[in-house]
Amino acid sequence: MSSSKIYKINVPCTSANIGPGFDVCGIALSKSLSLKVTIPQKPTEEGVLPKIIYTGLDSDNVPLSPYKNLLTRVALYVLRSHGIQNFPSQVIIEANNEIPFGRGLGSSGAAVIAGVLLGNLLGNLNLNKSRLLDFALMVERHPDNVSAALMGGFIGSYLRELSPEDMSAASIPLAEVLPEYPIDAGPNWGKNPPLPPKGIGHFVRFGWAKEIKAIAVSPRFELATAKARGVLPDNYSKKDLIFNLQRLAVLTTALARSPPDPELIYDAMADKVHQPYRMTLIPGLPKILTELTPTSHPGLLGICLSGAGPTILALATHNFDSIAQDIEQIFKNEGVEVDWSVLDVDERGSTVEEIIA
Ligand SMILES: Nc1ncnc2c1ncn2[C@@H]1O[C@H](COP(=O)(O)OP(=O)(O)O)[C@@H](O)[C@H]1O
Ligand SMILES: N[C@@H](CCOP(=O)(O)O)C(=O)O
Repeated sequence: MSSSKIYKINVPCTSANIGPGFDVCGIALSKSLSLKVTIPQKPTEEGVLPKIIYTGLDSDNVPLSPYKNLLTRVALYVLRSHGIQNFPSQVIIEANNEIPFGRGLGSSGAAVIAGVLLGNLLGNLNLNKSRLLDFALMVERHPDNVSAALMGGFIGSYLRELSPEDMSAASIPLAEVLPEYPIDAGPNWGKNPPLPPKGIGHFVRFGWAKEIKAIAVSPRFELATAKARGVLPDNYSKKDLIFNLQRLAVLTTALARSPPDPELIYDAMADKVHQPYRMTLIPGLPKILTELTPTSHPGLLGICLSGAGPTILALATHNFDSIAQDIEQIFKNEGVEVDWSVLDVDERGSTVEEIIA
């Protein structure tokens, strides 16, 4: 093969919600999905689909056909909505994954962002971050994980109220954004999806006190985000809404203050919008949310479900191991094995770099 350009795409994992910020807040953390993408400058053969190679966590469970794999289907959505029918020929995508699937650490959000960045790269589209987010939101549809994965740091985000035309462009079913391509789909298969409306998602980066680290305790079972969203009610009481809004307003500033105030943060991380309804899906969650406090565990600032779960996120300034081990013990008493790690906030967000050989 003639000369190739090689790129590295790196996307961090994310913990969404942070207690009261359901579908609003997310933090990018120091585990990532990375792709090495080799693009031949003059392919020796036309129409050869990308070769996908996976290493790392959960790599045995990933489809390697570019028409079935989430990363490449998202990339193809970005390409096709720009009128580019298919992938360039003979591309090689080597993915290395550190983000466990279905544990509430934003693996699908990271895959979607990686896919959007891949489409942008393969199509030479030069989309800016706001436009990249529009494409990601057409797939993921809640902004907390994807905004934080793209931008890095501690992020708050909302979806704009769309005009009727934008609403109809944004309301196309996911099955049309990411169709089930037949394995032998040729370049002219199906109808190209429309471009998403502009500026669907808006975000702001909050401050983050440098001494705060995130302990992620992940049970060894998967909980699909779709299932954990399915148990949530459609309506909430005024009391519960006010409970969350009051805490969210305080939390976003309290986590930026150095030194952080555990008494203020602990209660500000309580939630009445998603965690109470997800208790039945995660054995041990009620105990974990009540038994570990800044008094019982000095260094602990607050504790919540990470994303849709089942991972528990504990924010702390010290005593990381003993906090993690006590959460592990509560899970063990419920017959659940876990893996845990102490993570830093990833301030860089997603990156795309050319690797010069
Ligand atoms: N790197 C990846 N490559 C391909 N598919 C992925 C990747 N990461 C996640 N997925 C898909 O997303 C699913 C998990 O999504 P989800 O239920 O939203 O959980 P999470 O909380 O990890 O985001 C996986 O089962 C897999 O189908
Ligand atoms: N706000 C969403 C976040 C889902 O995050 P994930 O990491 O579990 O995919 C929700 O709570 O449903």
